[in-house]
Amino acid sequence: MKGLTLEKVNKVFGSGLNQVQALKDVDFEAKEGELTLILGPSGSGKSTLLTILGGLQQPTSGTVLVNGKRLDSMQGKAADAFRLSNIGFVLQSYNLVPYLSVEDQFVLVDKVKKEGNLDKKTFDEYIDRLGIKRLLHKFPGELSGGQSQRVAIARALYADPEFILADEPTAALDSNRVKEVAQLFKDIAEKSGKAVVVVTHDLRLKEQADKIYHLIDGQISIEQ
Ligand SMILES: Nc1ncnc2c1ncn2[C@@H]1O[C@H](COP(=O)(O)OP(=O)(O)OP(=O)(O)O)[C@@H](O)[C@H]1O
Repeated sequence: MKGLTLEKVNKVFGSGLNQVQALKDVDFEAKEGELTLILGPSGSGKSTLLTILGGLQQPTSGTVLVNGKRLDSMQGKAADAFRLSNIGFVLQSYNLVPYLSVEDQFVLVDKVKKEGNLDKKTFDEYIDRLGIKRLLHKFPGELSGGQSQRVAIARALYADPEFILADEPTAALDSNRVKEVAQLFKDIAEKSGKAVVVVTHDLRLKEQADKIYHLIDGQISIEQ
C-alpha cells in the first residue's frame, strides 16, 4: 500500500499521577491520491498523531508504516534524510525564518534540499492560488497570521514531498481562503498522487476530504 499507516499506536506522556495517554490503540491509514482529515477537539491528540505519523516523535507502542515499510526501524541520519525528501510538514507555529524574506524562505529549501523541488510553473500556480505573490519581498514580521500560514503551506509544498502533513493549516484563514486551501490540498492529492493528511477542528474542510477520521480523547474512529 502506498501511503502512511498506524497500527495499534499508543502514546503515553509522563508517569504516575501526571500520566496522560494521548493516543489509545490508534489504527489509521492515509492513502496516496487522497485527502485524509482528522477531526477532533483541542487536546484530543491530533498533533501527537501527526508528529508520530511523520517520524518527529516515536510511539510508546505500535507500528508506523510508510509505503508498507516500518518508519521506526529507520534511525538517525537515515530517518532525517527520509523525512527531508518525503514528508512536508505544515506546523501550527509556521516556523518561518524571521530574518529571511518570503522569497528567501524558498531559496532556503533549495539550499537544504538540493533536488526534486517544484518546477517554476507549478510553484507559480501554487503561490498564485495561495495569494502570496505580492508578499514575496516581505519579511515574516510584516505578515498577518493568515499570510504566514499561507507562506508556510507554500514552503511545505515547494519541496514536493510525497506526504504532506498539516496541523490546523486553516486556523488563521477566512472562509474564502479555507475553500481555496482545501481545494489546493485536494488537487495535490488527486493530480500529483500525494497523501495529504490534515488535522483540524475546522469543519469547513470536510467537503473536500476523501476520508474523515474523528479523534476524541486519543481514540480514533472513521466516519462512514
Ligand atoms: N510533550 C508532551 N508532554 C506531556 N503531555 C503532552 C505532550 N504533548 C501532548 N501532551 C498531552 O497529550 C494530549 C494530546 O495533546 P495534542 O497536542 O496531541 O492534542 P491536539 O488535539 O493536537 O490539541 P490542540 O488542538 O490544542 O493542539 C494533551 O492532553 C496534551 O496535554
